[in-house]
Amino acid sequence: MEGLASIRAVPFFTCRPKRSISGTRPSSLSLPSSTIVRAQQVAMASELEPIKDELKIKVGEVGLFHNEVAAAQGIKIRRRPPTGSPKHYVGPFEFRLENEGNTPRSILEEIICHKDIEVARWREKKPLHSLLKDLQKAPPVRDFVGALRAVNERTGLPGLIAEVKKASPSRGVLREDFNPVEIAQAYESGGAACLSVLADEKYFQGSYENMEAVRNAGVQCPLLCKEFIIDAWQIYYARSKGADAILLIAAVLPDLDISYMVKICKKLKMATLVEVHDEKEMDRVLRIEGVEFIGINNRNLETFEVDTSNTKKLLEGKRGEIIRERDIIVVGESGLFTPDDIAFVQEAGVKAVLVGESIVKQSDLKKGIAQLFGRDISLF
Ligand SMILES: O=P(O)(O)OC[C@@H](O)[C@@H](O)c1c[nH]c2ccccc12
Repeated sequence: MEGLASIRAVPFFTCRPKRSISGTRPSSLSLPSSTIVRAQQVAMASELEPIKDELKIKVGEVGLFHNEVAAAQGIKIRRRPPTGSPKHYVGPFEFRLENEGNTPRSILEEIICHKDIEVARWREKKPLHSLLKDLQKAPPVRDFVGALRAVNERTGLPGLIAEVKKASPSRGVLREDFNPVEIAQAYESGGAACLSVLADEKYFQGSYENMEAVRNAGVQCPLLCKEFIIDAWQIYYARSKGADAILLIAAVLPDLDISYMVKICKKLKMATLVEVHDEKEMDRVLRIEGVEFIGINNRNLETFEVDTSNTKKLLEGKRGEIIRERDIIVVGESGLFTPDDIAFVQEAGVKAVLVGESIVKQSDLKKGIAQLFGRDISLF
């Protein structure tokens, strides 16, 4: 886990590259004015040093505060593990308790901590104002949820969101000869209603560029940017690369973040798939205004355990009623391999399914889709 090592070695608030203000000290009285200005900058820079340090600490505190807000909502994933636990003193000895401090407690937490550092670097490279300019050049948004609804109504089957996924932390490499555009085209001709393209590089070997390439190749299916979104910057970036929908993971994001990001997506006319894994997350998400599209992940992202009956469990009783009343489209996600699995989640109430492994592993992708549904869905 090399990501972990880099997180430990570099506390998050020192990760941002320091901007150095260069200059020469004045050596004589007849100095050109530019040199004087530079000298003043040097003096100011050294005066500002303590303020900069203080700011960095403040940024750190905000990160820790985020953890507290999240914890109050039952979110276990910390975005920035504390950089060190308080020392315990017993007699003359001092020690730290095991697994306190900055050790991620699960793979999901490790991914999120790494993402936090990654996003801070991206934001430095491309500040929001310059990213917003790129949006004007982005291709038009397509109706992701509408495409799923249309297929579901036309065929009576759940609409397929086929995932362009090279690897995952739980399964390793799923497909060696990985050409995202060819895979996307095959999925489209195999009857997929929409596509999901992994954008995370470190853990899933995906990229935003893969998604952009799929979009530029003329694939008509609307695209979900499959990324661990923790900052609005990523939403704008996804849109600039041609995404029509994004994923928000309730296990990672506090309610206020979800509600804020859903609003941003509405403004951008994008769909927001809000992913839940247990009853508590489902109840939280159902209380957030504007949520119209929910994914139930059968995989626990902390332990990797997969259980398709999770979809059924979360759609039973009152929760199912609310979902039907509000006409929320639910997606059954992960671990779907056979026509029986599809029938099972459909029976539970989903109108769409998100499938990666079982189809991306097949040498003939079109056949893979037909096998998953037990029939050729491209003929509908
Ligand atoms: O490959 P599978 O088991 O068919 O799963 C696809 C998709 O559900 C899974 O990739 C996924 C669902 N939610 C996520 C969040 C992050 C990364 C990946 C995921």
